[in-house]
Amino acid sequence: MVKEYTIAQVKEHNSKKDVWILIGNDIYDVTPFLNEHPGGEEVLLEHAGKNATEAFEDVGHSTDARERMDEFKVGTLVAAERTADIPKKNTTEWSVPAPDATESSLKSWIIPVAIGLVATVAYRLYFMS
Ligand code: HEM
Repeated sequence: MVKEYTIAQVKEHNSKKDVWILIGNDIYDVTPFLNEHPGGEEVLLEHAGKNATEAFEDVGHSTDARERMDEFKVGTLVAAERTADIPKKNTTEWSVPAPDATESSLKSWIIPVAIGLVATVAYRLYFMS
């Protein structure tokens, strides 16, 4: 079972020897990671006992970094304090509007047929009269 803590409990772990941070609804004890963090210990200390979700996402941490986080996870927030609205990974989603199938297929044959008709009429008018 994952342990559950309140935001107030996370706040208590805010000294240099005991650093908990909140990312999303998950709580991490990054004390053993301070020296190792490629982004430096400062940024982690700045967020000791606090919610670091936005800062963490702003950096655009790699999937490798996200996998490493599991090592440090000590628990999650109690259900009552969880946020549903967790910023997603820093990735941009692209979408192309789906073309309207009926419209485009209609256009694709009407134009050539119209050109053909005009050409036929013109040909008849000029050369067959
Ligand atoms: C358990 C939590 C964390 C883990 C496991 C972690 C891991 C890492 C790793 C592996 C990198 C190297 C680059 C990459 O792979 O993306 C990195 C870079 C960095 N991290 Fe973290 N990090 C954590 C929390 C945080 C937090 C809370 C902040 C900010 C408040 C932060 C700020 C940074 C910065 C500024 C860099 C440097 C980015 C660069 O030089 O391009 N990290 N982190």
